[in-house]
Amino acid sequence: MFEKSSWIRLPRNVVVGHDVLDDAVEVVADVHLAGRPLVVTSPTPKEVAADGLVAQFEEAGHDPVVTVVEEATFSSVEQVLAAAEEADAGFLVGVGGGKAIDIAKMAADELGVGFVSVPTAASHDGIVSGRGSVPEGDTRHSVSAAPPIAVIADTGVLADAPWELTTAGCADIISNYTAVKDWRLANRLKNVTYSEYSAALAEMTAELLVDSAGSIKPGLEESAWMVVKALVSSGVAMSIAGSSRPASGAEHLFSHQLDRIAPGKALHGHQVGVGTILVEYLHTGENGDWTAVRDALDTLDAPTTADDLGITDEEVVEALTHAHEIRDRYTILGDGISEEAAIEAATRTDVI
Ligand SMILES: NC(=O)C1=CN([C@@H]2O[C@H](COP(=O)(O)OP(=O)(O)OC[C@H]3O[C@@H](n4cnc5c(N)ncnc54)[C@H](O)[C@@H]3O)[C@@H](O)[C@H]2O)C=CC1
Ligand SMILES: O=C(CO)COP(=O)(O)O
Ligand SMILES: [Zn+2]
Repeated sequence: MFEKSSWIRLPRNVVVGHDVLDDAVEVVADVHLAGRPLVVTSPTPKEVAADGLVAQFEEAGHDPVVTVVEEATFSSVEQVLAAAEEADAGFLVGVGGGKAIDIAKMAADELGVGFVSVPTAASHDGIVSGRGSVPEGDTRHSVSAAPPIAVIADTGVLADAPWELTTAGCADIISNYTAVKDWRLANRLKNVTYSEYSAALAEMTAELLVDSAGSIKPGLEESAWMVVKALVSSGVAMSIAGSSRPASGAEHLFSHQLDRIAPGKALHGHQVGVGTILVEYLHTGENGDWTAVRDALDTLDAPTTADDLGITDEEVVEALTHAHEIRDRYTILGDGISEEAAIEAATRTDVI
């Protein structure tokens, strides 16, 4: 008897383009969000976009409130929950990079209220995903949360953001190659639930981005457009899967471990990009596709070495040998690779 069932939760309005931030009140009305907006943001995105958004809501008589978060932690989520309760917020608006958006997304899910995602950087594919990513002690949780009901991605704001944030987003997309390889492996070896549609979408997204790599340049709204479209597509792949599997494999475990070993040194996307070179090598060997991954990252101006990331060779080796400990997610790393194997992979690929 056929007993399968699944829910695919997706955003309703994805509004991307020039000056679309000015349409925020209209977008919110269109998805029938009501009550006081609580704007969740971090210091720079507050100045770049949230202050203007608040003024817009005020003008429209929405009586908005703002809370500023610094880190993607469960205590930040608690801070937002308290602010929402105090303000009796009707819906949440996350304005910023991946951390502010993740916190707002998880808090809105907990409160059972609507959530609007306003990325100020094309730096990560959590913009529309139904996941939150939170470190806690030795581990890192991939938390299920409702995806945003609406996304407002202003290409002017994204193109004006520091260029390295955009190259980080590109690398986060390129990591789909190894994430999907790990997912297929886990399905074959561990019977992990797998969706060919989601995997195909994640891979195609990476492929399209790499094909346009030569035309992705700093300061161009067309480039911000291409990258944010890819980030949306990758987030949709996660929503179809009901997990971050299509966009997060061993290369992400490597990055999450680096966040513990060398905190604050490099952006999430840049770390996963270097992780993708290493993990592609582990999957396909010396003559495998890791050179294509490295060349794509290089074309996009994203880091390809430990030096580029500002970390030491030892930190790379430590992160790679301990990556499998981050969470119970089967990947090419299995139950861990030896220090010799990690040094070999990192040396052969010129990461160290
Ligand atoms: N939930 C999900 O599915 C996913 C979550 N993530 C999470 O997202 C985070 C990484 O996102 P990032 O955006 O790289 O980190 P982030 O949120 O820390 O932002 C990086 C920096 O860019 C600044 N920034 C943002 N917009 C700016 C602008 N317009 N101008 C100047 N500065 C600006 C921020 O203030 C911050 O200092 C990680 O915690 C990662 O785990 C990443 C991918 C997917
Ligand atoms: O960063 C992600 C996808 O790009 C997802 O993060 P997790 O590895 O925490 O699921
Ligand atoms: Zn990522």
